[in-house]
Parts: sequence; structure tokens; C-alpha cells
Amino acid sequence: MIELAGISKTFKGKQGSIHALKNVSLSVKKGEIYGVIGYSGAGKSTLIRCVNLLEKPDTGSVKVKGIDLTKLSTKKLREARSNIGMIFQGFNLLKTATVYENIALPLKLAGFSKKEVEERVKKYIKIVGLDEKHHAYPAELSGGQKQRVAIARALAFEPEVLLSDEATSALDPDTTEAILELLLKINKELGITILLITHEMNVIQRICDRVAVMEKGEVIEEGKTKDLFTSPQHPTTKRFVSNLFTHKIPNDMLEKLNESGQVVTLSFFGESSGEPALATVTKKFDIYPNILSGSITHLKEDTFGQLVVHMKGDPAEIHKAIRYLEQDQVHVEGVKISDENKRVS
Ligand SMILES: Nc1ncnc2c1ncn2[C@@H]1O[C@H](COP(=O)(O)OP(=O)(O)OP(=O)(O)O)[C@@H](O)[C@H]1O
Repeated sequence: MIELAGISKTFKGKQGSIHALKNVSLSVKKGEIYGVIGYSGAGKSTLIRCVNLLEKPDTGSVKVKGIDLTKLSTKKLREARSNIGMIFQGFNLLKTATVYENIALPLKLAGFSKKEVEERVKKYIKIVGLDEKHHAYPAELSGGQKQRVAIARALAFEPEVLLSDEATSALDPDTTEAILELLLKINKELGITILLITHEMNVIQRICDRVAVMEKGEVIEEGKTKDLFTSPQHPTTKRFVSNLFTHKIPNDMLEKLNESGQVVTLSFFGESSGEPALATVTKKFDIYPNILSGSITHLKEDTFGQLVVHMKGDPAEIHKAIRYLEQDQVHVEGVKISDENKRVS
């Protein structure tokens, strides 16, 4: 649905050139939710703005549904853009217009008939759950409600692609969760392909099928969200994942426990596969596992769990137990003593 190939973008500033994007390529399939994550300045905003050509790349092609937008005339580009909705961190609502008008005005300007405008506004206000708020002004709405209006405004054009530029970054955790649920609903029920940028790993974890990690204008790692959680490769990806699971085992405790066995992190998918596997190895091998900490979190279509376990026993038995767990689809990693003392590396 979206194909970016060899995108580069340089900004000329007072202090010289800034290479915001360096030869970035990525591909988003139809019906997918694709996330781009990176720390501030990584180039995420520039990248997403290149998709609808709010920012024109210096080199590379931007294909949406097979059409290279960089090659289109102004008129054709305007048409192509109507198939690409966008939502922003700051909502971008008209303060002096009601919820209804905020959604209706862009449609009117685009030439939709009065009847069509009315039908679409009503339909999408309902979909985003703001039926009671037709006549409210933005100042009377919470952050989450404002983002719902912005989503309805984007959906009213019935686009096949929705771009989300840090849409939940200004919201509290509960409201973020509700907006992510809404994005999931839009993706599933309306079949809209979503490309989002974020600096929050929980957004990726909760709704994205695939993810690209950006740093200094480049994609440093890319893959299925599931794979990134179990075996992140790049140190930056590892940092993002470990920030989500902070199983803090104090260094002195770790040293002591390692004298009588090994402390490991077990990562697994599915709500219950970790503990039953652990129960089985206890029966099969001469080891005594003790759970030190654990957590389970929801991915888009799965659950992901981590247990930090002290495996007490003979090293040969522990080794056999670990092999057994790995064959049972449990990812096992030793917990190292670290400066940060957060989690596994
Ligand atoms: N219009 C511009 N003029 C000059 N430099 C720019 C411009 N837009 C972005 N940059 C620079 O390009 C780099 C990438 O910026 P970008 O906003 O794409 O990163 P980001 O990952 O979205 O960061 P943030 O999360 O802080 O928005 C930064 O160094 C930024 O200062």
C-alpha cells in the first residue's frame, strides 16, 4: 500500500546541513498497522510527512497504491492526498467551530454535497463515539475527545491510509489506551492501513503488526513486532524493549543467586505458556525454579509475557532445562549484572 524507496532529506540550517533522512526504504502492506519508533530527532516526523508529500524528499520515490506521488501534478497530488488521512499530536482543530463543523467544513471545501456532508459527519461522529458532542466546542472537550474529532475528520474523507503523527503523545495512559483501541477498530472494521510514528514502545506493542526503529535518519532495525520483543538486535531497540519491562533485580542479589544456579528471563507468547512450561521442567529435571518477577502484556493479536526466574540446581540440569524450554517456544536469556541494573541485555 505504501512503498518508500531510497528516501533522503537534508535541511539547510544556520549551523550547516541536517541529514534528517538517509536513504530510508520501507513498505507497508494493505490492512497493516505499521509503527515507526525512534528517539527525538531520529527523523520520524520528516519521514511521515514525506508520505503525503507535506515534505518533499530530495531523492527517492513515495508510492501509495503503486502511484509515485513525487511524479504527480499539483491537481493529481491533491486527489491522491484525499486517500491519505492524517492525525496529529496537537489535534489541529478549529477552536471557533463545533465538533460537527470541524468535521463538516473540510468536506464542504472539498465540494461534497450538503446531504453527503451531513451523512458522513453523522456516520463518523458515531464511529468515534462522540454522538453526544455534536454541538460542543474544542475547549469543552478532553484531549482524548479532541483526538476523536480529529480522527472523525480524517475518516470522513474515507481514506484507505491513515497517517498518525504521535497521536497519543499528549494523552494520559488511560486515554492513550482508548485512542489505541479506536485505531484498532478503524483498522479492523474499516480496513484502513495505518502508518504511525511514536516514541512510545507501548503504542507499538499494543497495536502494530510491524515496526521500524529509526536513529539518526536511518532505519536501524525492522520486523514483526513479535520478533522485536523476543530478540531485539540493535542496542537502541533493546533499550526501547527493556524500558517496557523493567524487572529490577539488585546486583548483590543477582550475584548471590547466581552462586546457587542461574537467573534467567523467560519470554513467551500466549497467556499461559510460560508457567506450564516451567512446571514441566521442574518435573522433568532436577532443578528448583523460583519466580522473581513477571509481567504479561497485550500485543495486537497476542499476549507477551516475561518471567525472571532463579533456576536453582546443578549446572548440567539447568542447561538441559533451558534447552527444553527453548524447544517449547520459550525464549531464554541470562540476566546479566548491569550498570543500569534494569533487565536483561
Ligand atoms: N524544517 C526543518 N528545518 C531544519 N531542520 C529540520 C526541519 N525539520 C526537521 N529538522 C531536523 O531534522 C532532524 C529530524 O527531525 P524530525 O522532526 O523528523 O525528528 P523526529 O524523530 O520526528 O523527532 P521528534 O520526535 O522530536 O519530533 C532533526 O535534527 C530536526 O532538527
